[in-house]
Amino acid sequence: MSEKNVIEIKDLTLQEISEHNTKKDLYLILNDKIYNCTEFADQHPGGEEVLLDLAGQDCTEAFDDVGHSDEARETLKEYFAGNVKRMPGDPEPKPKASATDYTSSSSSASGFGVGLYAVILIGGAIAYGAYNYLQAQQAQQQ
Ligand code: HEM
Repeated sequence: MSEKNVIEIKDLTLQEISEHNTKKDLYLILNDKIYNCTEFADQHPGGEEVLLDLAGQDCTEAFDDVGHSDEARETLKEYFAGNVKRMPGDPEPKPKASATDYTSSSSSASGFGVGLYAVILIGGAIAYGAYNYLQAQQAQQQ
């Protein structure tokens, strides 16, 4: 009776997870990990409806958008049920809200990096052309 519900840890594909989408069998994906929230749903302070809406799906964005507390993140650990088995052709995992910031800043940084390379390459090509041109002019003068 007092024993805690033991969750079986098992890696599943997105397809398999999507089948756990009912009140009696409710899996959620967060940061590429599977959480069995069947027992937790009716204790969720945000209500079970929101969890049911996202049952069997990736709720990383929704979870981050709410700005859940560290305590909520701790709670998650209790319901860990495995990792997502990525199959070829599966959509990319949703980025964490905090990671998104890095991605957007690093992508703009990498954009700048590409631009910088282009400037160096074009600049080099112009300098090379000018050098050849001057060489040819000098050869003509001699
Ligand atoms: C297994 C995953 C989840 C866990 C463990 C969890 C846990 C919690 C906890 C502990 C709170 C209380 C406030 C806090 O400590 O941050 C909370 C609030 C809330 N949660 Fe979740 N949550 C989960 C998933 C979700 C998802 C997917 C949504 C979808 C939108 C959601 C929406 C909310 C909302 C709206 C509140 C605010 C309730 C209020 O302040 O009235 N939660 N959740």
